[in-house]
Amino acid sequence: MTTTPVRIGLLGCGNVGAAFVQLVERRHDEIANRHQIDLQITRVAVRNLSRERAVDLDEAVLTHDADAVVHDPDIDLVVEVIGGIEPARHLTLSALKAGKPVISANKELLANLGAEIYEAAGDAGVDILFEAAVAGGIPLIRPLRESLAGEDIRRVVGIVNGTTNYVLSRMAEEHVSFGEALAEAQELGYAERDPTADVEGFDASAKAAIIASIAFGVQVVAGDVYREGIAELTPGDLSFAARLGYVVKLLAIAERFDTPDGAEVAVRVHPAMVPEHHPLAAVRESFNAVFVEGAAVGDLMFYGRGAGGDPTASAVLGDVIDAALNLTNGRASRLSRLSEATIRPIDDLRSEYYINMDLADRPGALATVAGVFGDHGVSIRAMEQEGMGAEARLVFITHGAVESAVQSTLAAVRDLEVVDRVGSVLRVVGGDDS
Ligand SMILES: NC(=O)C1=CN([C@@H]2O[C@H](COP(=O)(O)OP(=O)(O)OC[C@H]3O[C@@H](n4cnc5c(N)ncnc54)[C@H](OP(=O)(O)O)[C@@H]3O)[C@@H](O)[C@H]2O)C=CC1
Ligand SMILES: N[C@@H](CC=O)C(=O)O
Repeated sequence: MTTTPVRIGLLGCGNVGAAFVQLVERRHDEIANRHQIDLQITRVAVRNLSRERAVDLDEAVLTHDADAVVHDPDIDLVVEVIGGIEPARHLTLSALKAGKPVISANKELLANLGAEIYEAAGDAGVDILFEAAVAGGIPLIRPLRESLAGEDIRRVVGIVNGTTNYVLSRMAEEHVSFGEALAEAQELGYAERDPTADVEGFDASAKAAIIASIAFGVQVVAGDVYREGIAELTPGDLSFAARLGYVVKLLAIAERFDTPDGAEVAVRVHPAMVPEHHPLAAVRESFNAVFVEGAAVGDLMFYGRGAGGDPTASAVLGDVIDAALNLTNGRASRLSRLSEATIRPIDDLRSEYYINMDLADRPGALATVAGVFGDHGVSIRAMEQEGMGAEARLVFITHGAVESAVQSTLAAVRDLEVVDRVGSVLRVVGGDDS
């Protein structure tokens, strides 16, 4: 059997990089047999040469000079699993300009500077592939780019961050504290180097921007995404949601609307109450799931492990094989042209809302609050009172309402003397009216 050697320069050997090295070792012969390529991890760049690693690497392979790896004439293809903007940006651009395909798991880079990176790849006529950047091991980018290239995609809704899904599952199911659950997620290799990116929704926003760009063929950057994280959620919110028949999930939602002036795109990431019978409610721990709604294809669901070394390495390896085959055949897959997007702001979007508040123990308090909702055109679908007297806590679930109307309602309610405190406000997704 004749195989073509493909020499890989690996940038980063942490959770994903080390799992990738192990996976290539395990799958090498089978890949050679099936695809006639001989994958060789020739050089590996890391920050700290003396750090203990999950894989044994020859001293001659390991270096702290990532630029030298990219510019090494003996490297055919570059895998970037360092993360962050710099030095990942200049390393990626240098590799592409040198005519080397780049496989990236770096959603932060692609969601902020994707246009520059895609243009550099197009100019050089080489691949930039990034299946691992969104939803870990789940094949999502390639189906959106290729299988659904002709589809009119209307909406994508999903759980795209494994860390926060893990934390929310552990808090809701095992009553583990937020801090403990996050520490576990870090230990398991799910979290970003700075886990604030997960907890505050930045990681999910980056992924949502990439999804929206590919699904709708428009340029959406991380800053276009409305974002709320899970740090403000309390164990009480989760247990109260459960009592009402909901599960709290951090969702990424990308929607496309046709208007007389052209298409508008809305992309948001926020915690949401999902009815417990909805398939997203059953997505637990580090698993992710993404629903794609297309005009012709109808509904599709993608489900699998969204974080962790092995699943992510699997996505990286798939891209490596694709790029290696393209390289040996003198081809590259091109990203479709991305047009400018008109972003619809969160203020104009409709949702159902869950709102909890503490009322003063006064006659007519409830009627006063309900009157304010009515005055702002926000109608109440369900209302429950928990506790009595000074302990009374009121929970409202609204019918679908526009965000700006709900925010004005809340501002007016907060000013009422009969309201001691407005607590959590969560959007309800997957109900009859959303
Ligand atoms: N973990 C996951 O589940 C997933 C991660 N990703 C993405 O994959 C990428 C990597 O994630 P992960 O493996 O978890 O991160 P880690 O922090 O575990 O690994 C990062 C690696 O990059 C190396 N590195 C950092 N800076 C430099 C530098 N300047 N030059 C050379 N090497 C450098 C580090 O070196 P050293 O080891 O010496 O510190 C480390 O080996 C990120 O973009 C992340 O968002 C995507 C999907 C899932
Ligand atoms: N930190 C990320 C890793 C995968 O992208 C997550 O938790 O989803």
